[in-house]
Amino acid sequence: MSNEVTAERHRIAEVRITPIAFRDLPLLNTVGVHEPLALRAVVEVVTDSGLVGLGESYGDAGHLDRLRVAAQAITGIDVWHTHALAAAVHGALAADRGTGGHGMSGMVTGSSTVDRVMSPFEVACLDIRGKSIGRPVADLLGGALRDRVDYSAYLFYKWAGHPGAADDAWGAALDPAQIVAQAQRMIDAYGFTAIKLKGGVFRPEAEVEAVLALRDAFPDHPLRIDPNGAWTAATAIRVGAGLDGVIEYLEDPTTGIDAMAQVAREVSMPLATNMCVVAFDQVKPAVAQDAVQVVLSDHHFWGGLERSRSLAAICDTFGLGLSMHSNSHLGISLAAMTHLAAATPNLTYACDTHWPWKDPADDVIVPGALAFSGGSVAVPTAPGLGVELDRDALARLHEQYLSGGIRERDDTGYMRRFEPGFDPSAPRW
Ligand SMILES: O=C([O-])[C@@H](O)[C@@H](O)[C@H](O)[C@@H](O)C(=O)[O-]
Ligand SMILES: [Mg+2]
Repeated sequence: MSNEVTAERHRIAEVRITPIAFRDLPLLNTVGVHEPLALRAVVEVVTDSGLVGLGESYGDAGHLDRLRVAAQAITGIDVWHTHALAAAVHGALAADRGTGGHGMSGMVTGSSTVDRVMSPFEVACLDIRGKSIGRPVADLLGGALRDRVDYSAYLFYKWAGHPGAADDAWGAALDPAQIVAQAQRMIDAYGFTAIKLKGGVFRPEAEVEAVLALRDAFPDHPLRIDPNGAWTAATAIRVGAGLDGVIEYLEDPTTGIDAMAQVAREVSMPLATNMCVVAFDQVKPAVAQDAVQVVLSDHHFWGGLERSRSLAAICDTFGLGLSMHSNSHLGISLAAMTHLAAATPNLTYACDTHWPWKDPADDVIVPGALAFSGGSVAVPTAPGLGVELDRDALARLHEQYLSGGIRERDDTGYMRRFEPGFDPSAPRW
């Protein structure tokens, strides 16, 4: 009997990229307000063996162009060959000097263009690899260490509804009492056991008041606030003193590694970031200055799931904590985030997710594969990512993209329609 095993190769034969738009609510942040539609791109990688893998990414026009350029370059590559995939994407974008189209809406981002473009293709290849051997993606990342992944209640100040439209079901959240009510509603519906407040919208004192109100209402929930770099170092130090012993970490209170380091020296709680450490070359200077103590990973801009595991190992090496960042997203991303978090030993914080803010009817996956209970999502055990594309939904959300007319996320431009003098320049306070 021969020991020879012949593994079938699965080479990329075709890539489909579909821009979509899904309904979003008027969530406020330091650069403006969310528009009525959020953009994403759904990536389908098809192999010569007939397998299809899924990825999800930003939907801004500049990013879509880059995804299309990279898609041309990756045909013929074996889905098991991540290095070849990376080299092809790198080569395809070698002449690209553009900086826009990252889907972060004016928030500081020095993330790598190649890593952002690479990510959905790598996730799709992992989906195919899992399907080809009948194993979930978490198994390809070292194996799930937990059956369920915890997410946090991601609170936003928000208007009652989009201007000119009826109030939405969540209503206004513009003061501490309304923020507490929003938290209660979200926790009742999803069971979250940690809470994050998106700040940088009102005067810092008002936001501290909201966090203290949350502490009173939810004494056992770990709390965080994230003003996306809206404060000076001096303001951040003052806020840090006011929240001493109240929050588990303070996320991006100020902008840049130097200012974060200055704050870190003066406050008691860890500082977290998804703004000043968003690429591998930013880890060394941040560690050298002890500027951040927690990095929020995000496979969408760290180059995919395997690169995110490298980030996790680096964080472990340097004694940095690890959490997970989110932007507005749909189910393919939630599945990828859940597999990654399940297979990352040192991801000990509840991950961020914008999930509760989207309309449940707006998704591209067949319902049922992912569900929240007790604030967590069960890690899918079906082969690959464990989610299936709903082609009718994809067509509907693509049509919504075509008719919606939005081609770039622009929270500031949308805000200026209602407040023409709005100035998002950081630091705002
Ligand atoms: O959705 C938003 O408005 C958030 O502010 C998002 O753009 C941030 O990237 C993110 O959630 C964060 O943690 O900084
Ligand atoms: Mg953040």
